[in-house]
Amino acid sequence: MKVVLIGVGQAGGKLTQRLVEFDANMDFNAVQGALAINSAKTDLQSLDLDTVLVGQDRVKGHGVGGDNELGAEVMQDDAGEVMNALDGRITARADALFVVAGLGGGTGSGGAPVLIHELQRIYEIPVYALGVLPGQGEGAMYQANAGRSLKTVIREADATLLIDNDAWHETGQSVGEAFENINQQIAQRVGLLLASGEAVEGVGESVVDSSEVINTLRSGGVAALGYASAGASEDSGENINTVTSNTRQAVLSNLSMPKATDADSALLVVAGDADRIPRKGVEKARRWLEGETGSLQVRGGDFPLDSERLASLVLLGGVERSPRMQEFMERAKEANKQETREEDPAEMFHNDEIDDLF
Ligand SMILES: Nc1nc2c(ncn2[C@@H]2O[C@H](COP(=O)(O)OP(=O)(O)OP(=O)(O)O)[C@@H](O)[C@H]2O)c(=O)[nH]1
Repeated sequence: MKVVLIGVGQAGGKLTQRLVEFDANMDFNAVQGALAINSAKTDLQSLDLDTVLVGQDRVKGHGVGGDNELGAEVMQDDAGEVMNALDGRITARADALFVVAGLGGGTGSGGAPVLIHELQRIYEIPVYALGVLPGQGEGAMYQANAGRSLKTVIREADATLLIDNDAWHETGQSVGEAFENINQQIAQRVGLLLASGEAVEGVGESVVDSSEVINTLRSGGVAALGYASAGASEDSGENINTVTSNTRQAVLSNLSMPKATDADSALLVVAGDADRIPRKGVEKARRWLEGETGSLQVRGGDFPLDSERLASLVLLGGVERSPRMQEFMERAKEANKQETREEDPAEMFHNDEIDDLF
């Protein structure tokens, strides 16, 4: 799938950079263009991407400090400039656009939904969001921001691929190390998904086509991505269990939204040396996926790659009813209440449960 990536905010910019690097290192050529947008000048300077600074007249290049309403406003005010910067980058060869952002901050959280809305008005190709949810340990402001942003992003985007910052958190890591690790994992998984159907050596009937990705995301709402790989034998007949166990692991313990397995649609991509991919294993894994997700729309295909390992990449569409999503929305609602209280201390003086003195 040929895509153009637009990173908004700090996390959005860093992730976009990682995705561009992964695509280039693997020689996939799925990423046709990239742009990073931010209201903080220093965040943009550390990126090796073309950039647009928004909100300069309001925040003087210093960022919006976690205020996602301001993030939305500065994106709206400078939408013309952003669209001009994108003009010519989004060519007829692009199959889809991805707006990448951390949903818990200010610029990405507020700016991404506005940008998606603007892109939808102009471009006919699907506009997807790649959004990062704050981990449980992040403060109430992040949860509340992400809740509001997510609600709007889901409404505006054709589908929203979500990454939970707690998904691949290893104990003992600093926040910076953890982010770097998560970004690397996202780049590999999403990079492989985007490249599915691209850069393929030898096209066969079983090879996955990029339209399968678009069809899997057609159910809209929230999508999640899982991945697992293992060493494989040269004899495909010996790799049946490798494919089924990779697929199980990708969904059960390596999903970008842990436990979000109740899905409307699914796509299983088996990547590796075409001669090592066992047809029987792929069929078995697909059947397992149907049972696990409860979806009758389970697509599948191979991604031939020069590798001694086999990997299962699983894209699940329409997972918003999953307990994990409900858990997050509860957390965001709670944080929203807390935020309202924190924002306006005068509110407690309007409490009917406390009587006035006279
Ligand atoms: N996975 C990942 N998450 C990140 C990274 N940097 C920040 N985040 C998350 O993104 C959210 C904060 O968003 P940022 O992108 O830093 O903020 P911003 O959009 O630049 O907004 P302002 O700084 O308020 O202008 C938090 O929930 C962080 O946990 C990163 O490199 N990787």
